[in-house]
Amino acid sequence: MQTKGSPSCCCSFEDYNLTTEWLLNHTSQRPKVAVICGSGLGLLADGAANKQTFRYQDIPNFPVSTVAGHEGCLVFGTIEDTSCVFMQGHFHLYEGYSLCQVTFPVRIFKLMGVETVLVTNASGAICPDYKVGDIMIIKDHINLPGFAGQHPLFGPNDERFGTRFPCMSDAYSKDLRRLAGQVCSELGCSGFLREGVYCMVSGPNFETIAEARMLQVLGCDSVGMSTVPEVTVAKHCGLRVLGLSLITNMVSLDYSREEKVNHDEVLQIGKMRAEVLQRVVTELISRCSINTH
Ligand SMILES: O=P(O)(O)O[C@H]1O[C@H](CO)[C@@H](O)[C@H]1O
Ligand SMILES: Nc1nc2[nH]cnc2c(=O)[nH]1
Repeated sequence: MQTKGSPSCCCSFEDYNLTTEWLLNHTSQRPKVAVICGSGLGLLADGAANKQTFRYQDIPNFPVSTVAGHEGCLVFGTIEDTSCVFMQGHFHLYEGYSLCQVTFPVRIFKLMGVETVLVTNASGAICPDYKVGDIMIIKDHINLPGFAGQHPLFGPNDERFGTRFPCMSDAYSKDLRRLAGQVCSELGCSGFLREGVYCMVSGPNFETIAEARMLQVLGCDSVGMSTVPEVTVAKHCGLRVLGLSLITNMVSLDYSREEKVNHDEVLQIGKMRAEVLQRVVTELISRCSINTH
């Protein structure tokens, strides 16, 4: 595999196969659902039984996590009868990884037989009606780095994964969004449930006020530094996707606002909502293969 920073795909089909074979040889789990845990949300794996954990550094070709709140472990387990895999920590462009490396695990999941990916993240609210602690079902996204040529599908297209020009107008499964709404309301989360548009920026700095205002004009409800590459690659290879974003802070849209966002605050809100999010994710997994397709 090539090193960090490559503008187009730096992983060959053989790289993906080698990692997939290694995992299939080291676990008897055959996951159908993958959960990608965002900043401070690694506890989502706690709802699984029969857990088997691998550190990213021990998995061939796997990138390693370099950001606080990302444990860097791949956890296999079961929820009711569903075999799943949890990524405790995902990868970001701002860490210096290429988007091919950022999305590497998604194609591994595809090759392992996963059908559904549940992506979670922490994001800042652009929509002024939102509140810290809200859970936003991602309805759609804006791929800002993609507009600037930072796209995970840049380079020769590998037809074994998907088509050259994938459709993205239905990236987030309508059925899964409906199910997530139902589950959240059954679990008493309706009061802090939202549905909106997530925008990815490259980071690592948080937004200036002028940038935040621009994102608001563009129709973004929240902003973060992840998720869109994984969702794009998942959709490209035919996986069903659900995205849940935890609103960890209000993005400043006003020069008179004194509060300053920082990563510790982001992680703290993650902890505050971890338990409820874990119940939502566990319930969703136990129902998603039965109720939707
Ligand atoms: O998207 P995740 O990784 O959940 O985390 C978000 O929070 C971090 C900044 O606090 C950034 O990594 C941003 O993307
Ligand atoms: N870009 C960005 N990412 C975040 N992740 C969590 N909060 C924020 C935010 O306000 N901006």
